[in-house]
Amino acid sequence: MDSVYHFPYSTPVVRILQITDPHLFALDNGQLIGVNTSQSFQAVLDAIQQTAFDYDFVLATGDLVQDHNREAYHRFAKMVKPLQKPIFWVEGNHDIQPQMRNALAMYAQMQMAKHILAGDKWQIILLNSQIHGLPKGELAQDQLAFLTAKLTAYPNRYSLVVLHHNILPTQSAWLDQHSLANADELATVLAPFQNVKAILHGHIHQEVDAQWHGYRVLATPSTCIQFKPNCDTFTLDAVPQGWRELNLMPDGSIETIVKRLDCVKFLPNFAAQGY
Ligand SMILES: Nc1ncnc2c1ncn2[C@@H]1O[C@@H]2COP(=O)(O)O[C@H]2[C@H]1O
Ligand SMILES: [Fe+2]
Repeated sequence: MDSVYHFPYSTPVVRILQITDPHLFALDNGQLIGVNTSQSFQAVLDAIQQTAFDYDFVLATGDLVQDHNREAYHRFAKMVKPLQKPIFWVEGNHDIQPQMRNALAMYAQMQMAKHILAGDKWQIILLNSQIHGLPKGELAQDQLAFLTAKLTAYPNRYSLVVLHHNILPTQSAWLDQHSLANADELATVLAPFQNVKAILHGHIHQEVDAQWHGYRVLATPSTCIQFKPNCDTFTLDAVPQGWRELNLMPDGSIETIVKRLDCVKFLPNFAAQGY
């Protein structure tokens, strides 16, 4: 299992930037339903750099690429370089190993650790919810064991759990079939612990801030196409691409906001039935 990343300073507030589901292609002109995902991702990165938010590190919550091509991971790593902060990542259903790990490992900025000790008060646990070849997710026994081990080892730290797949339904039947299949098992694993504050994910290409078994569940817009909530058949949304800022506070609370591009420059082909 990958090693722990221990931030070498004591910070009262842990500041995190989340980017998710960029769905990049190896080729410059790669498009997902009419959106050039490289261009929309670049617009998001440019907008992030124009904000005043000074984050400590970045969480990239999966589906970094769309075309299963290792060159697309190189594209990702090169594009995020100007952020100049450590980038942690989890696998999405579209990601592919070992190409992902091997490509990202070539960049010092890209972190392989799946456990972050941040400041004195928080830990962040990153889980792989991918089932090879399927859109839906599952936390395998080794991932649940890893989660249990970290929660047990650091009972005095507040915990943020990070994965790609959604726990709660989006009320869109087409998308909800691709949720985390063993959310009940996750709830059972978390139940004995008092220190879990939130679960952060991507995958559903929409913003969520909800409660599940007493945990805050946060989801974040994609940097490319957006899915419209509460639609039983595949439906795209016209809202702009976005990202999330999080402040993990010393009292265990989380202050967070989703930000979006201030333009609707990257509109998908609304006639598409899926991908
Ligand atoms: N029309 C559709 N019906 C059901 N699933 C779809 C459809 N189009 C795409 N998908 C899958 O749904 C997934 C949702 O987000 P992903 O980007 O992970 O990848 C998507 C596809 O694997
Ligand atoms: Fe996904």
